[in-house]
Amino acid sequence: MLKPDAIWSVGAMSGTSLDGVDAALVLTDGERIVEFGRSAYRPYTEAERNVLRAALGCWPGEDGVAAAAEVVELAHAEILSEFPEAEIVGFHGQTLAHDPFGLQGPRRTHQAGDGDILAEVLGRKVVWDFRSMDVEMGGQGAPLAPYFHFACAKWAGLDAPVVILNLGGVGNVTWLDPREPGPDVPGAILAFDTGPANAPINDLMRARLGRDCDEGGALALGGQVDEALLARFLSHPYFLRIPPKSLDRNDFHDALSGVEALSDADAAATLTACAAAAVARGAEHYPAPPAAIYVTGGGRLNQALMVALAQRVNCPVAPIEDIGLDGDMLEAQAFAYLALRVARGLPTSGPATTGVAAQIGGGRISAGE
Ligand SMILES: Nc1ncnc2c1ncn2[C@@H]1O[C@H](COP(=O)(O)OP(=O)(O)OP(=O)(O)O)[C@@H](O)[C@H]1O
Ligand SMILES: CC(=O)N[C@H]1[C@@H]2OC[C@@H](O2)[C@@H](O)[C@@H]1O[C@H](C)C(=O)O
Repeated sequence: MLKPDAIWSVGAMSGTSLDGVDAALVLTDGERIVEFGRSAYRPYTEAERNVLRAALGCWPGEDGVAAAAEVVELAHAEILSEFPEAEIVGFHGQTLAHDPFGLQGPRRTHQAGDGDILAEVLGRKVVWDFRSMDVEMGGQGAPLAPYFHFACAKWAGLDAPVVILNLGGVGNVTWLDPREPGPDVPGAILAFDTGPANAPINDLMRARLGRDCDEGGALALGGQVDEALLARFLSHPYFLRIPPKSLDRNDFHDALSGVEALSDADAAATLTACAAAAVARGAEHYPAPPAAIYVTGGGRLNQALMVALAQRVNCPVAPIEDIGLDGDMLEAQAFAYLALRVARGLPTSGPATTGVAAQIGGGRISAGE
């Protein structure tokens, strides 16, 4: 039996890895996940990827941003038109720049892609620009998946505190206690970005070997970790910051300098160790030890990263498929869920997830006719 007020929502995510757009359906009333639906992936072409890469770090109005927005809108229009059954669309867009601490100027975040255009093309309600209001209200604007992670833990019937770890371009964790009735209860949830994850590994692979990623972690598995570089990386002040806290894709670029001097395999092993060690460092902030860490995002397919992680934490580490969830589509599903929350006036973030002053439902709504 369907809950009468549950509807199909489709979410789309274009992540920091710049590989493509994921889209996925969720049947939800904005609180409970009733059912997960089908999903699709639309990779960016190499030419599109180059347009996006050229605009990384740019703010609205700067050179290259309009072209990047066009790429994002076109790819999303294509993939989202494959989901006519969805009553509402959650459109994250592509993060080009994110400066929630105001290190380069005003505190702000920038996701390319105009929801008004998409709503018109699709003829459906589109919820978008999920992060700006949170930043305006004093929050980090990220991570935003945690309220969805809480609903996933309920859906999976978990009954002990766990961590959901996303290993995308950047890493982020949600510590949550599913025994609490909702994510808004103090002590139910804590979230933050852990550090760089796949982005530096991908950048290395592209520069050295012309490949997109270290498939399976094969290169890193054959290398030696440069312990001095790892120790210097871990002395970055970000790790001492009390969460909530979030990162831009290239924030650790300088902290990883020195990798250029290493062999391909040693460089891959060292960057992989850095990503794992950053996650392990984050454990000092958890309110209580988790029963397990469930890993989502492409990094769960990197064996070197999974092994390095398991060696550094005190609990089992498993792919999120172990609790019945889809690690390739979790972020797209998150924005399907969050879209309906915004449309129904429910919060999408709060003090324990982004540090925003009070719970808010961030996101603009464009009504396509
Ligand atoms: N088989 C694999 N072996 C090794 N690494 C992989 C594999 N598959 C995916 N990855 C890594 O995962 C990345 C994609 O992960 P994902 O799609 O979760 O990132 P994203 O959503 O773009 O990033 P973010 O979550 O930071 O926004 C790839 O760029 C690659 O680095
Ligand atoms: C600003 C931004 O786009 N942040 C992303 C990025 O990718 C992973 C990590 O950094 C996370 O904070 C966030 O994405 C996920 C979907 C989130 O908001 O939960």
